[in-house]
Amino acid sequence: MVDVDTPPNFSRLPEPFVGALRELARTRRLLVALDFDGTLAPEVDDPEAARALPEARAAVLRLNAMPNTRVALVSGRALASLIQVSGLPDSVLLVGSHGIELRLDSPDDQIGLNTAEVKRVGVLGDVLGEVADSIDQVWLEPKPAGFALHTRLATEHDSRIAHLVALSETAAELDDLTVREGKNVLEFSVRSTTKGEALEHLREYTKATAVFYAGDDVTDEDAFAALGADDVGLKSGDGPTLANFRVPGPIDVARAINLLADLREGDVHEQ
Ligand SMILES: O=P(O)(O)OC[C@H]1O[C@H](O[C@H]2O[C@H](CO)[C@@H](O)[C@H](O)[C@H]2O)[C@H](O)[C@@H](O)[C@@H]1O
Repeated sequence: MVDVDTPPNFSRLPEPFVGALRELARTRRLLVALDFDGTLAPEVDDPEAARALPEARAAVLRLNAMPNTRVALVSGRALASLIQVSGLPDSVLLVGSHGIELRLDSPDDQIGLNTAEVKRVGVLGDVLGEVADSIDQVWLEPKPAGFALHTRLATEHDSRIAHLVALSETAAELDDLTVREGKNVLEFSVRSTTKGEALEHLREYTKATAVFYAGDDVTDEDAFAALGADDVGLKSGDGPTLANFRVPGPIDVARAINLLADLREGDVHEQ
């Protein structure tokens, strides 16, 4: 049995956080919901090259194998991209495109845009394509209901210009777009959902009695806002947050979810 009082290599996690995890691990049905980029996976220049840290992946697999425990990834990525970079078993629940696409326990991942939406995605692609083509190191990532305009490798000046031009040109052509700002990325979608709504859906779907959520970006704040008194939110990295705990980055998130797995394993063994 795992010694839950002195787990190895977790000395850097603050005691109040460890206490909250200890309490959470005892819940009857646990949902562990995790953002991908910047949380499980360190940021890299090429989004398709991003991978969860091996320690994070191991913890996800451990938690996913436990009784009364579900793991979900909740990402801004298109579902197809999330499936590819995460490489996790089908039993891990997946939310893509900030809640627009879902892969639950049955093949349920077709978002089925209507004709008007398909047309809007086409117009959006034309407008943003021109912006990306006209500014150095700015590129467009297609998603089923929109696009991400990436500026990670552009200069600060070019990045600012890209954001301003993209916002004004898209607003001139299309009403009611959903626009989200992330890390070196501006996302445009013809459908509007948030990670908070996705988390509520997952909570209901899994009948979770408590939730752990970890995320690093502005869009994860909607998920933190959806947490209740029995849940635990963990912010990865800098920036304002509604999460009740914070760690510096993905390696510490991996430590945290390994500890959660240790604690829950101990609890399961004690039952
Ligand atoms: O919700 P997430 O899982 O955090 O996804 C958010 C966006 O992640 C990807 O872009 C970000 O990560 C890339 C790889 O580290 C990085 O190159 C880029 O600068 C970041 O913005 C992804 O490409 C986007 O589609 C996601 O929305």
